[in-house]
Amino acid sequence: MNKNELEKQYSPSQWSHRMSADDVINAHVAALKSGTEKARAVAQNILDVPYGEGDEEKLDVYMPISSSPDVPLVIYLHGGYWQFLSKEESGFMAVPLAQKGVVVVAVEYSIAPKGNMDLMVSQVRRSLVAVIQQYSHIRGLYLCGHSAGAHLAAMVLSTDWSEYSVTPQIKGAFLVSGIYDLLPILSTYVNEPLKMTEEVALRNSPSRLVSQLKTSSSGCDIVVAVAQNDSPEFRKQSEDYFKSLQAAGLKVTFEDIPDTDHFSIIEQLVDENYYLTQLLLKMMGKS
Ligand SMILES: N[C@@H](CC(=O)c1ccccc1NC=O)C(=O)O
Repeated sequence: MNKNELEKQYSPSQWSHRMSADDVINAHVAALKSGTEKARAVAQNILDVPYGEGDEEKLDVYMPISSSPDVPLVIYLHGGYWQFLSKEESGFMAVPLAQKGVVVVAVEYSIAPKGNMDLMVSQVRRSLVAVIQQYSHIRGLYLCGHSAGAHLAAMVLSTDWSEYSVTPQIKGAFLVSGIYDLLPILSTYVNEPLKMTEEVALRNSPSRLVSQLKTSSSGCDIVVAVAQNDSPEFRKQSEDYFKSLQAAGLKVTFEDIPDTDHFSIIEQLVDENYYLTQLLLKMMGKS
C-alpha cells in the first residue's frame, strides 16, 4: 500500500457515512464531552484521583446511583490516537452504567507529544493496580477501550504482572475499534507526535504478545468489536487480532456492529439500549 492509501486507511474520520471528516471529529468530541458532563451530573463522582506522581496520572471515578454489595467496576481507556482526548471526555458511559450499579473509572494518561508509547502503556497498567488497591471490595474488574484505548487495554491484558505489587484478575474486556499491530502506522502521520521507532512499535504491539496474554488473562472474556464502517485496514486489525486470540484458545468473541462508524460505535454507549451497552451489562451480570 502506498503512503497516501495507508494514511487514508488510518484516518477514521474519512470513512464515516454520516458527516464530513472535520464534522465527525467535532461531533465526536462534543458527544463525549456532553455525555461526560451528564454523567457528572447524574452519578456521584470523585475526580482527579492520583494513581501515580505524574501530572496526568489521575483518574475519575463514577459511582453507582444506589449501592449494593455486588459492584462490578469498569475501567475505560479513551481513544484519540494516543495524542487527543482526555478523561474530561471519558465518563460518558457512566450515564447508563451508574443506573445499573456499575462503577466506571475513566483513566487519564500522558498523550503525545508529552508522553510516549512506553509511558502510556506503563501508566494504564499502573492505573489498574491503583484501582484494585483502592477498591478491593468490588465484585469484578472489567476493561473497555476505544481505538488507541483498545490498544492500551490489550496491552494491559498482556502484562507480565510479576513486576507489580498485585496480579489483577480481569474478568472481561471490551476492545472497540482498536489497533493491535502498530507497525503499519509507523510510516504514517499518526506517528509524527509519537515518534515510535520500530523497536518501540514491536514491543507495544498486542498482536505479538498473545502468548503473554494467554498466561496473564486466560480467564478473561474478551470482546473484539469493530464498526461496520471502520476502514478495511481497521477492520482487518480487529479480525486478525480476534483470530489469533481464538487460535490461542482464549474466550473471545467478534462483534461487527452494524450501522456504526469509528466514532458512533463508542459514542452510543451513553444509551442504555445500545447493543454494546447491553452486551457490557450482560458480561458484568447486570442486564
Ligand atoms: N486523524 C484522525 C483523528 C482521530 O482519530 C481523532 C481525532 C480527535 C479525537 C479522536 C480521534 N480518534 C479516535 O478516537 C482521523 O482521521 O479520524
